[in-house]
Amino acid sequence: MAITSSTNTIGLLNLQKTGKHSNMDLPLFHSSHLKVIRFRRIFKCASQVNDISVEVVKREIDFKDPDWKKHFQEDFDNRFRLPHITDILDVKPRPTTFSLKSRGPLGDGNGASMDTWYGYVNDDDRALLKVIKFASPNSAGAECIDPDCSWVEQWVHRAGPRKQIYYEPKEVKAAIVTCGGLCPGLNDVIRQIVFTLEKYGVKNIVGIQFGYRGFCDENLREVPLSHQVVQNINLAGGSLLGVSRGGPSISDIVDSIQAKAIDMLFVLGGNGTHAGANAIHDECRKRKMKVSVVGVPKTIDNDIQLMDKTFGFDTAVEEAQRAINSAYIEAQSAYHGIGLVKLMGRSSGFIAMHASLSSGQIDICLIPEVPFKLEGANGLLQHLEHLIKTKGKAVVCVAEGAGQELLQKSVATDASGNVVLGDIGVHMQQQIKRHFKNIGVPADVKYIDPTYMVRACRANASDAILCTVLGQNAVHAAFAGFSGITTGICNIHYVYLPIPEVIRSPRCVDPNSRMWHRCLTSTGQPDFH
Ligand SMILES: Nc1ncnc2c1ncn2[C@@H]1O[C@H](COP(=O)(O)OP(=O)(O)OP(=O)(O)O)[C@@H](O)[C@H]1O
Ligand SMILES: O=P(O)(O)OC[C@H]1O[C@](O)(CO)[C@@H](O)[C@@H]1O
Ligand SMILES: [Mg+2]
Repeated sequence: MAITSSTNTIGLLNLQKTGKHSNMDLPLFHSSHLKVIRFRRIFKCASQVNDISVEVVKREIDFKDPDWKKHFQEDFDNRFRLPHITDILDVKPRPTTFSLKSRGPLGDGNGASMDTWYGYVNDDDRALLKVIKFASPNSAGAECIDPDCSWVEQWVHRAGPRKQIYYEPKEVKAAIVTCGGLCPGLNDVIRQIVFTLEKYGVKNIVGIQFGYRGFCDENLREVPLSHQVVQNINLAGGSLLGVSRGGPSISDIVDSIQAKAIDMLFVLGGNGTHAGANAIHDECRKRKMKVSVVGVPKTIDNDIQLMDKTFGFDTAVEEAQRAINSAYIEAQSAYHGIGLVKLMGRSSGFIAMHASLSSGQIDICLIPEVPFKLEGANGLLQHLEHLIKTKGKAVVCVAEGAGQELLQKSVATDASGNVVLGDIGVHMQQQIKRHFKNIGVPADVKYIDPTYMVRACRANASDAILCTVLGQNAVHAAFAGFSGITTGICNIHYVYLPIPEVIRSPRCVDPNSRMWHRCLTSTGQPDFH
């Protein structure tokens, strides 16, 4: 399945020169006149992504124009404008029923009035998206718009409760669906969505079972949700509602939304799920349905654009420590021990990089964004030989999407269209064993694959807080009348973003970033090419 949507955009200059995705965001300085190019691109952050593609209108910037910054900002504001149900329907707002000062809905004479509670977010409140002023395009990780790397303010919409809402809570039917793979914190988000909906006064809340599949499978009934049902679900990992990949067509899903009379749909999932959510939003608009579709990004891979992090990532990194520590102990205790750990990360190496950094026990960290070779001079096997000779042991951490070019290319896809990756962990284990055998040096290789253990667990404290805020903000967004948007954290502020902006491509580790450099400093590994 592919989703296509149109937005106005001006690309950023990303001077990343390393890695195989260097053709992603090419420099845009152009002294030619303002010109609009319409193009379609299939994003390839790393080697294996499914077929999410977004059609963007890319405007080249004439930096000789004294007003180029103004034009850039106008375009930026258009891109990040939040779609609203009043774009297509004539709906009048009403005072909110959400207040922390009153026991009941505002205006029922039971508590404070809106005038005395300053807990609302103004629609014109903004958070700053980019906070570093890079002095030069050659600064580590620099993202520049123009050749001088000028700083241009880029503002996005602040998340939170609004004074005016666009739904009558007593009449609302809200639904929650969780799609894709598991992620620590799914239950925390479900729980907070239910709590917050009830705080507004919503009584009719249901869960859709097993992802998008639950919309159209007669055997999968809606699950009634309430404070009582969700009270303790955060104590366990997984999803109360179940997850799945693949599923019905967008039009069938929207038929089902119509038949079930759902007014608000909360969609928890990764980039694929968000592509689906955006397509559902588009279809609802086409049919002039008053439905708010709001996403909450879920992925341990942390591969959603623009956000500081996604929920589940911290927990996955923490959980990965246990596997790394075991690999270290095994390597340390064996004669010429080599511990090898494979972690998730289909397109992005964030889990591997952060787990390596935090453990401090890793000698080699391999991520999809940085190609490596095994054989020959400067190859990884040669470096392992060196580590065994000098330290007597080595610990390697590899992301599942790393080194895919070393494996036989797979044409198989999962139910959602994601390419089924080759097993780089098993391949490396075999190659390392073969190599040491060939050179006549004993090596005791211990391979650990904790893949599902790092994501089937309960959220840690920091993720639990993130889930709480995101779940609450998702409900505030729906009541505020937004649709086709998602919630996130940017520079430690909570924001709403239009879905196409966050799924244009998977977010990747920048091999020119300070974080990757820190990781290299910590492991001490050389380049393997
Ligand atoms: N381009 C798309 N358009 C519409 N729906 C999509 C698209 N890609 C995926 N989906 C649907 O979204 C759901 C989840 O997609 P996917 O399996 O890719 O997981 P994900 O949301 O990316 O999460 P994860 O991080 O676990 O991979 C599936 O039901 C799939 O059919
Ligand atoms: O085995 P499953 O359930 O398809 O999930 C595996 C995928 O889930 C992720 O963690 C998130 O997309 C990927 O890193 C990984 O490829
Ligand atoms: Mg995905």
